[in-house]
Amino acid sequence: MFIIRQESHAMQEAVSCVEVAKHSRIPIVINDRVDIAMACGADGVHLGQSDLPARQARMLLGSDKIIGVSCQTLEQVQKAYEDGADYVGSGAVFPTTTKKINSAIGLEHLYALCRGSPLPVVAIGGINASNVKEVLRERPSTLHGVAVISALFDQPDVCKATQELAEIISDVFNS
Ligand SMILES: Cc1ncc(COP(=O)(O)OP(=O)(O)O)c(N)n1
Ligand SMILES: Cc1nc(C(=O)O)sc1CCOP(=O)(O)O
Repeated sequence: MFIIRQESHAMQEAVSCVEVAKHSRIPIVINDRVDIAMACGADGVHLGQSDLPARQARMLLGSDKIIGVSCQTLEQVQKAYEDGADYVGSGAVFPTTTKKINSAIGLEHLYALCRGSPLPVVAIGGINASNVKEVLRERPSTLHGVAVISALFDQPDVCKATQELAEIISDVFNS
């Protein structure tokens, strides 16, 4: 799944991504903006704690669209579940320079969230090819995957970095 985070030219970017993705089976989710997700026919939306609540997003988007919510506590996870979210994004697991964060939650906190979560959890923040095995070392059944930015887009060859990371992850899930 791709999450489109572009703030400027958001609509233009989103329409192009949705168009390209029609020819693949990769869902396109828009960060924060339910209006843009609806207007461009994206597969869903990812919402932070200060964005539109998932309950309202669900009413607007209907039952078929994907809704993810960023959560750092079990209370937030429970609310996201009750509001009709499909998954939660939890982080930042490790320090990251991609986004300003207060502090990293660390692996033990991530696993505790996963253990208490009725929803699939996607770990985010500071995850890359050298630490992804460590993130997936314990695999509570709700830990469904990782989300990355710099691990791919700060690399000289994005395709190669994507293939390498995907290989490491599928090795872990198939082991
Ligand atoms: C999988 C996943 N998790 C967390 C985020 C961050 O979204 P958000 O909390 O909305 O933070 P900002 O978008 O305001 O930086 C995400 N996009 N995806
Ligand atoms: C977009 C985002 N959200 C986070 C959160 O904690 O909710 S951390 C983060 C940045 C992820 O980038 P990288 O893979 O380069 O660390």
